[in-house]
This record gives sequence, structure tokens and C-alpha cells, in this order.
Amino acid sequence: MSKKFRIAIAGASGYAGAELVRLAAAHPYFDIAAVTSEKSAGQSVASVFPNLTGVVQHTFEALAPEALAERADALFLALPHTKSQEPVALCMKAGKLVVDLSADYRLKNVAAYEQWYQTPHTHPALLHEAVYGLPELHRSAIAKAKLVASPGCYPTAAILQLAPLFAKGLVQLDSIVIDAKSGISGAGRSPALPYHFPEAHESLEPYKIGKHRHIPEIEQELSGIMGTPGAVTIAFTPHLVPMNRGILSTAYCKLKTEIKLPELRALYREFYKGERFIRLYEDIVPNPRYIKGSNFCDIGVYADQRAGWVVTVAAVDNLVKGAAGQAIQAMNLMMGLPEETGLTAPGSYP
Ligand SMILES: NC(=O)C1=CN([C@@H]2O[C@H](COP(=O)(O)OP(=O)(O)OC[C@H]3O[C@@H](n4cnc5c(N)ncnc54)[C@H](OP(=O)(O)O)[C@@H]3O)[C@@H](O)[C@H]2O)C=CC1
Ligand SMILES: CC(=O)N[C@@H](CCC(=O)OP(=O)(O)O)C(=O)O
Repeated sequence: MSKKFRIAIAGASGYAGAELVRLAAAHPYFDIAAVTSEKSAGQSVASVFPNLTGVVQHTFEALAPEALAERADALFLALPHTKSQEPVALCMKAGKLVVDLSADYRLKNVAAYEQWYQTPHTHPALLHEAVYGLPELHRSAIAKAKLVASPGCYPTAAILQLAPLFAKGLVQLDSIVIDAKSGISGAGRSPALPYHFPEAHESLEPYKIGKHRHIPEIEQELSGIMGTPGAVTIAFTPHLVPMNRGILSTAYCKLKTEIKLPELRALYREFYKGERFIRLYEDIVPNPRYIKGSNFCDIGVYADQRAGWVVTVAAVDNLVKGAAGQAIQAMNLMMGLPEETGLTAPGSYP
């Protein structure tokens, strides 16, 4: 039996952080050493998240990265974008394993980060140390990493649903359209007008068309799969849907040569052979209802043969495979644990 690792979760009062607490509490090799919140410092976790009553006894504390790092072997940071740069650097300096859930270390190109996030990067050298935390694509690098930048929720679905086609170089690069829908927890726990019940309920809102900050992340990874940085340009439209959690991503592309559907599906089966968290569908179409609360990414490959498009559909829970679950999957690898440790529960239904 492995030893237990002391873990700390910064930003544990947010949706991604609270999901980390929920999953970490049931992880056989994690001891939660500390959880942070600025606004709820001094309050018990259970008083903020009653679902965790009797599960964790911790009290939130304000984030002091160096002191936090002293008390933990490994840290998860679930802070807003741009707020993670410095805490990550301090935890790295303390020699700890770090999984950062923000976008601060995802983009390898510092100029791209500064352009899309409209803020300077104060630790650009660490961008090259950070491994993009998608285990299905970067497993061996994650296992050796000290710093993992956990992927965004939309990119998780989009990259995984397209990766097998890019790995074979099959896609016409001027034909990639990704149309994705997210539940509202994707926007975090801070209230704002678009997420107010009368605004979001019975609504379906496209936003940031062609301008979303996940565009460079998806393009970076799909280009990387091809081994040609900068090769891929996507058209990406996210939508806000009135669900608490879940992402459904539908991606369209044209292939350089016609490939029949059975052959395409065989290609996906081969690419994802043995992957614990990828489920491939044929007769059923992925739906966020099937993966709620689980670490699965469900993928289906279909073809609009009349019009000549390949259509792939992927579903993830934005807070699990899109955030906390994937972060734990990466941390398991970094700790030398079986990748699926603590993550095997199926979703709830309905
Ligand atoms: N929600 C999602 O579906 C996903 C989120 N992520 C990423 O995870 C991170 C967290 O997201 P999410 O949980 O949605 O966001 P929330 O807004 O729900 O939570 C943010 C957390 O960070 C804390 N925080 C805010 N500002 C600071 C600061 N300056 N210093 C220290 N702590 C701070 C908040 O504490 P408090 O307000 O209590 O003081 C809270 O605990 C983000 O980078 C996000 O992009 C990644 C994938 C999916
Ligand atoms: C619905 C919603 O607002 N979603 C967020 C993305 C969610 C997210 O998790 O962002 P990261 O994955 O980069 O951390 C958005 O569009 O900005």
C-alpha cells in the first residue's frame, strides 16, 4: 500500500475547488492538509458546502502559498486566471508537486498568453516546465512533471473528440468548427447578471464567438498532435445553457480523403484503446446526463456523408473530467499512483 500524500487545495470555496475537496475526501491516498478561501476564511467547509457535512472537518484559511506549501506534499490551485501565476511559482520554489487548474500555465507561447489574458506573465520560464495535463495525450510527460497545467473544460472535450483525426493527419485544416455548450457552473461561483436565474433559465446563449480564450489552447494542442506548431485554426462558439454542470461539444470537420464511418470508428477505438476514462458510443449519442459527476469523456463519431462532414460529439462534466477529476488524474500520475485512483465512480442519473 502506498503512503498517504498530504494535499492542499487553494480556491476550495469555488466550484472547481469544492469538487476537488469532494473527490479528494474519498481518495484513498490523499490526506487533505488545508483548504483556502479569502472570503470564507475562518468558516468551516461544511457551513459553505453542506453536501460535505460529516465528510471533511476542515476550516477555510486565507491563501499564504509558502506556508501552505510547507504543510503539503502536493498542491491543487483552483484560483481564477491570472491569480495563479505567483502562487504556482512559490509552490514550485518550495519543491512541491503542483496541479494548476487555471489557464496561467497552459499556453506555451508567452505572447499568446499575454494577448488572450490581457496580462503580463511574471514567470514565463515556468511555462516550459509546465506539462499540459491531458493524460490521454501527455501521460508520460505528466508522470515526470512537477507542474501540470490542467486543461480548460471546453478544450478537454474538443481536443479529445478530434485528437484521433489529427494524429493521423486526416483533417482539412480550413474546415474545423467546434460548437460547444456549457452548464453555468463553468462560469464559477461569483454571481453575475448572465448567470442570474431569470437570465439563464429557458435561455441558450452563444457568447464570445471567435474570441474565446480557449481558442489558442485548443489550437496549441491540436497543432501539437500534428507536430506542427501553429498549423491549426478553429472556429469556436461556446454557449451557456441552463444546466448546473456538463459540456456538450459538437465538432465538424472535413477530411482530406473520404473515409467510411466504420473505418473512422475503428480508428477511434484503436487510438483510445485501454483508456479508462474515454467511452466511445455508436448507437447512442453522448449527452451530459450520462457523465454527470464522473470523470468520463464520452465521444461519438458520426458522419454527415451527404454533405461530406465528419461530426464528433463529446460530453464531459466540466467540474470533473473538465476540472477536478482531470487534475486528480494527473496528480495520481505525478505521485506514481494508478491513474484512476479515486475516480472510478460512474455518474449519477438522471
Ligand atoms: N468551473 C469550471 O467548470 C472550471 C474551472 N476551471 C478553472 O479553475 C479555476 C477556478 O474556477 P471556479 O472554481 O469555476 O471559480 P470560482 O470563482 O468558483 O472560484 C474561485 C476560487 O478562487 C478563490 N480566489 C479568488 N480570487 C483569489 C485571490 N486573489 N487569491 C486567492 N484566492 C482567490 C475564491 O475564493 P473566495 O471567493 O472564497 O475568496 C474561490 O475559492 C479557474 O481558473 C477556472 O478557469 C477549470 C476547468 C473548469
Ligand atoms: C460557462 C462559462 O462561462 N465557462 C467559462 C469557461 C470555463 C472554464 O472552466 O474555464 P477554464 O476551463 O479555462 O478554466 C468561460 O467561458 O470562460
